[in-house]
Amino acid sequence: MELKEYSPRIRRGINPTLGELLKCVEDAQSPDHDHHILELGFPCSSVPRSSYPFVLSFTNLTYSVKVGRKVNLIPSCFGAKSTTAEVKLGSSNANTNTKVLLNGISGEAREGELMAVLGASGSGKSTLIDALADRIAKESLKGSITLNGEALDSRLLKVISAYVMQDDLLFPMLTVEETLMFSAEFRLPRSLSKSKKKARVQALIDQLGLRNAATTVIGDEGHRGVSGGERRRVSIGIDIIHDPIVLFLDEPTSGLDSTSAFMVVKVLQRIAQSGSIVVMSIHQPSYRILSLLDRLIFLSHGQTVYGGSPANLPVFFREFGHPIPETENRTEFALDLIRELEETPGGTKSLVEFNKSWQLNKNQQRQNADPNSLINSITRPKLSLKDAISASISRGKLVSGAPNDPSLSSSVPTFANPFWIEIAVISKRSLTNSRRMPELFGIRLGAVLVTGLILATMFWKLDNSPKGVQERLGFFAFAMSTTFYTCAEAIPIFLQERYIFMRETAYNAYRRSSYVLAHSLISIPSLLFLSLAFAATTFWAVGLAGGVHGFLFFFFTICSAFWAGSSFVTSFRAL
Ligand SMILES: Nc1ncnc2c1ncn2[C@@H]1O[C@H](COP(=O)(O)OP(=O)(O)OP(=O)(O)O)[C@@H](O)[C@H]1O
Repeated sequence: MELKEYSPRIRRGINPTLGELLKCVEDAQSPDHDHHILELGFPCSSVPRSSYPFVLSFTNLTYSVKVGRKVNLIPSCFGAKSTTAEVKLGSSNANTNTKVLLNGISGEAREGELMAVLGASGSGKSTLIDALADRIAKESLKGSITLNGEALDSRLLKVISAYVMQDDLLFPMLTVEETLMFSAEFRLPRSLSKSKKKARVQALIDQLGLRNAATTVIGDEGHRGVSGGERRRVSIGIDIIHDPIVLFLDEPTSGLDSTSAFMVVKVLQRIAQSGSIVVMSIHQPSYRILSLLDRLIFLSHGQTVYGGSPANLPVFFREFGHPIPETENRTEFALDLIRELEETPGGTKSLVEFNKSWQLNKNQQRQNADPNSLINSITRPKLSLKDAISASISRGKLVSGAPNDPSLSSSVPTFANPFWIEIAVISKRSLTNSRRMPELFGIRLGAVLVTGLILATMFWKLDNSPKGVQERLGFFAFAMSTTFYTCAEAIPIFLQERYIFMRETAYNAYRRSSYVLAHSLISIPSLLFLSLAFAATTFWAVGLAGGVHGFLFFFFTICSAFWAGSSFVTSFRAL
């Protein structure tokens, strides 16, 4: 397929933008063939697959946080001990200590490979994943993170990557297929037709091995639904609907039995092999899972104690003087040894030092064995990150927004769809979910009707005397606060939806005031109905419904009370 058919810029020989490329991908992807090679007609099209694989490198990552010093009520002369876990790094502020969460971590993750971060609880696995995914404050993170040797712009990373959280925040009454379809409508650009979105969802269902569960509801405590492993794969599916180039996952196998965990990692391997970099943290992988991993980083108190392939683990520990017994699981042995060393007075310092010298040695050996590799890496023409991304898109990756600016990073849109499309998709999903849980809605409706009637009995048959007018004002104040507290009952659901929403609109979306407002809107359909039901009941019972003005006044009072309440809660939580 000729790209020039689509873009006048390309016809003029100008490098295509991400948007133009995406348009080509969109037009070229047939519903039944989601990933195929396009003839782009510009230099990067001649790049064979994996000739220039993506390489995510991180060097000397150091991250520390300031923690308040504990107020010690017992003076040291009475035997009070200072805390040893917190490392004091000469902080200028006498009231704060600095806790080092990552200490000089370096490594490399490659396209087509699965990289796993291992370590005991609290060793810094999630912190490392967060640092790589640009989810922690840049000012406090030292070191460099590059993709194909180029520093990564935050916005670009957001578009080409995905982050899968540990918790599955899904709507219980939607089926697997519907959940992924809503994600497609939300995350894929409007310019992509519905049939292509459906095709992407179907391809994803197959990729995730969810064909048999496609029409099953997600479920929750009260409704039977998909299994834990399937649930986790749906969570992954939501985040990879746009087929990201880099995928970060925080403990994707936690809480799963070994078979489900293996299936999840197998799916991740498939995703990596489709041309993505996959970086995840994992607790004690089984022997079978270990066989799927390509690179490991073991952490202990934020420091690297091993970095390399699983195959090199036995040699590493043998040379360190602690050979792994044949019958033992390698990672279990390594993690147990690290824990034992952590409990010794010297800690894991010896292992950290040994790892550093071992890595140097390995690099030296590699260079001696193949001196040409260094020369090749210097003399071989390198593909810029922009071209590498373009080539990846041409292979069908990254179904995302369509910008128009020539410069790639500045043209990357933060959000695939405009604000109002997102609101429409989320409201539709929210209503579908509520419709399938009528009992819950019925109970809440009953509760507001009864509350309305009880309130009305206190203001029964008001007259038109000054006292009656005063009582009416009291009634409105009372009704407003009752409405607010009735709405407060829905706050847990409201907040949960907000977290799902946050994830879907990328990590920092909640900082945008419009999104705070937008979220207030999302919960409105059901709550507004409840408020109106409450208003109608009290009106009818009190006998105030005499005039249209009275009704409108009451209606707007109720709406603004609800609006103020929900916006306040959202804004407060977003701080
Ligand atoms: N903002 C913070 N302030 C102080 N300490 C923090 C902060 N964030 C994380 N920590 C600490 O940093 C350490 C590493 O946390 P992290 O969540 O990365 O560990 P982890 O290896 O992922 O643990 P787990 O496997 O239990 O999830 C922990 O001791 C944690 O308490």
